[in-house]
Amino acid sequence: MPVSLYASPPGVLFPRGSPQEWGQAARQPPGLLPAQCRAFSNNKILVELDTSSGVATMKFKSPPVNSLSLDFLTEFCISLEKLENDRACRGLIITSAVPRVFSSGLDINEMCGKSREHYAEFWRAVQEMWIRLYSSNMVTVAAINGSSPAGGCLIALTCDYRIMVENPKYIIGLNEAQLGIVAPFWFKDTFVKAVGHRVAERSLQLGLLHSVPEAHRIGLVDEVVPEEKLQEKAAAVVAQWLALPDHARQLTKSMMRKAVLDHMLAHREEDIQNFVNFISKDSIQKSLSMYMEMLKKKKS
Ligand SMILES: CC/C=C\CCC/C=C/C(=O)SCCNC(=O)CCNC(=O)[C@H](O)C(C)(C)COP(=O)(O)OP(=O)(O)OC[C@H]1O[C@@H](n2cnc3c(N)ncnc32)[C@H](O)[C@@H]1OP(=O)(O)O
Repeated sequence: MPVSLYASPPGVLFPRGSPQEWGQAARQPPGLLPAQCRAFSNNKILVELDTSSGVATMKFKSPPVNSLSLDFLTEFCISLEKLENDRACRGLIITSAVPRVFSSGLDINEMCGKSREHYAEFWRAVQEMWIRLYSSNMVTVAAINGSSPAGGCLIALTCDYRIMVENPKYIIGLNEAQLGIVAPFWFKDTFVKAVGHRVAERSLQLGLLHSVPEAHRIGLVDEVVPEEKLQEKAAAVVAQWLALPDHARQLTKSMMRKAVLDHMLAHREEDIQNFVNFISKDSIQKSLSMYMEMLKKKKS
């Protein structure tokens, strides 16, 4: 069921290069990795595939906070497509190589002071990322080793399973309302599927960022572990899910996610127009600028 890039309307995403060219320049020289390990890396994401287990680890490496810029999202989708098309890969662990942050969500700079065409291109890339991950045939586990607001939380929610590191400083949630913006229906649907309607309604209206124990209590994350156990736990979970016959697990996943995915695909263009109209409003631009100012002031 994964949606092929090539099936997308021409020119909508990934203007950069053919599949054969992806990541070639940055490929690891032979001999640096164990024989059963393949790696590819671009600027913002590192992927290592262990062909003996069939599990890839994707590490976000876009400091300072792994914000989801257009370039990041493009790399993310290309990496996903490469793995999806690789018969040696059946499972994916997504984690961060940046200390203390999994992902800070959508890059706010992509939503400020740009043209309507840019907003449309950016939003299409956000949609594409979600569609690919939500419809993936792979077992997907988010190994959340840092804070994960808004779009970062969406990536985690879109996976099959979420494991978060216990740390009193880490937060996770869909805090869009705090920025004066609105989580779109497919963010909301993904959230509701994980935590239920009542919890999602309260959390979304208040734009809550949950502590790790709270996130665990409401079902936003499935498990909490100490930092040093995260990798081991994520590998164990993927192995458990991969022990089932692929076709049975994949068809079940597809059945469980079909309604939400179909709804989004049916309203994709309308959703882009809605985003462009909303984000172009002066009042929304002002809210986002004030939020960025607040982030910078917090540091000083
Ligand atoms: C109709 C539909 C309409 C709209 C839908 C839109 C949906 C939007 C979804 C989103 O994802 S919006 C983004 C929401 N994200 C946030 O609110 C997170 C903000 N960031 C933080 O809370 C923190 O940065 C942190 C992730 C907790 C990390 O804290 P830390 O103290 O480690 O870093 P610091 O805050 O100092 O940030 C470093 C640096 O990075 C800049 N930054 C942070 N987040 C973003 C971001 N999302 N986009 C762009 N830039 C970001 C921050 O300003 C600092 O920059 P500086 O060094 O130049 O000051």
